[in-house]
Amino acid sequence: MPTGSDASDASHTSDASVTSDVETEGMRRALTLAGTPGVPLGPNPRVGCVLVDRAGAVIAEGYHRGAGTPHAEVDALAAAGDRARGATAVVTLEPCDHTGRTGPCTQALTRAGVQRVVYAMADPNPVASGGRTTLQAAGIEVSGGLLEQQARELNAAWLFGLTHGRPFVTWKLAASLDGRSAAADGTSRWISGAASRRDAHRLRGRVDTILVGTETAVVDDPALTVRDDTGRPLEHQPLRAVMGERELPAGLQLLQGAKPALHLRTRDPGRALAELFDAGRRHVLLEGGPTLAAAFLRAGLVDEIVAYLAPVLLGAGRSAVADLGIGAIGNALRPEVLDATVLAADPGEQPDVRLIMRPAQPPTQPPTPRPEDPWRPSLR
Ligand SMILES: NC(=O)C1=CN([C@@H]2O[C@H](COP(=O)(O)OP(=O)(O)OC[C@H]3O[C@@H](n4cnc5c(N)ncnc54)[C@H](OP(=O)(O)O)[C@@H]3O)[C@@H](O)[C@H]2O)C=CC1
Ligand SMILES: Nc1c(N[C@@H]2O[C@H](COP(=O)(O)O)[C@@H](O)[C@H]2O)[nH]c(=O)[nH]c1=O
Repeated sequence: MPTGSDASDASHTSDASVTSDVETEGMRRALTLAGTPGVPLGPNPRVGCVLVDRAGAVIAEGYHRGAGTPHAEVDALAAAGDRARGATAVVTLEPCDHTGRTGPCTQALTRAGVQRVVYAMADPNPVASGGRTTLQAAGIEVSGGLLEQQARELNAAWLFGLTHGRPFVTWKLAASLDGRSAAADGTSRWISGAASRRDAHRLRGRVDTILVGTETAVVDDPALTVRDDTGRPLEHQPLRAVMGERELPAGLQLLQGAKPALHLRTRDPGRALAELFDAGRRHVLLEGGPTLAAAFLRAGLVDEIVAYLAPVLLGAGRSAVADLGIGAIGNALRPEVLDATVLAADPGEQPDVRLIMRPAQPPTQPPTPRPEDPWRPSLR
């Protein structure tokens, strides 16, 4: 049966038009599996897989749990055992065709007797691509492009890394109404309200690295952990990183615990990102301070800005961003606003405004639609 209208984002690939409602449902489930919370982010894409039998019943499910663990297809095949024979594998990424830490998924699918493979997005990674051709050569029916856009959004940071060879950078800041990030004495906790800070923790939960400058590390002594709404740290934590050349005092919170922060002893944003990329990092949350943020902006290495603007006046203190070398209003940076939300305030507090922005694109490029999920990095 042809797909229903809400699979329309697959319509641009001709072979997706023959997928069934069962497969579309299976793909939705595979996308959910791929996005299972707690899967450590890093150098690998998020992938989910659902095996369905000829009658349309789900046989088994699987998903990838990060570098070094079985791929989603292999995970699902292991759960299915012999029942995989004759099945359709619905998978969010074109099955890989290379021997990495695990064998090629194309071989695993062929060996298991899978008859049909439906995938969402082609694998753009030159090392792993070619799965479609290999599967077809083995006599397996293959269809690609089903719910492709959702799969791309799920792996936006990974895709960005493949194209740009560096992690995606989100700069997050909390600023007062008069554009300040700290009071005159350097104190800054808190400018934004409790609702904004909970929101910021959800943002932290979507990245694989949180980065601050050495001055913030010393002045604030931050924890830089992802905490739930009750303040409890989550099980899986992003890497914490501090950037700057000075020695850090040993007593800092960031240097305690089983996984102390990585100290990037450089002032060069490009070099810091290269080191993080080599370490498998794909999405960096730059949490300031104003000096480090300015360095990244000047280097053109900020891809997204999340600003919490609070109805607070300081009148003095650190500007939200240090000098950008802009001398005249005509040269101002004017990021494009993707989302503006008034965050409902907790009792006794005033609401903040959250702006999600990205640096302006050259006028020749068409605007990218606003992402359904505001925390997914938008592809450029
Ligand atoms: N409201 C908010 O959202 C936030 C507020 N804050 C507040 O900001 C203040 C600290 O901010 P700020 O003083 O700007 O410090 P930063 O945290 O930006 O750290 C600045 C230091 O980083 C190092 N560094 C690394 N790369 C560069 C570079 N390319 N250029 C210059 N320096 C670099 C330098 O130290 P080194 O000598 O080690 O190389 C520099 O002194 C605090 O008061 C803090 O409370 C901080 C974060 C967020
Ligand atoms: N002042 C300020 C923020 N500051 C950022 O949060 C860090 C503290 O993190 P943690 O110790 O984990 O709670 C601090 O070092 C700085 O990077 N964040 C906000 O959402 N709102 C605020 O008003």
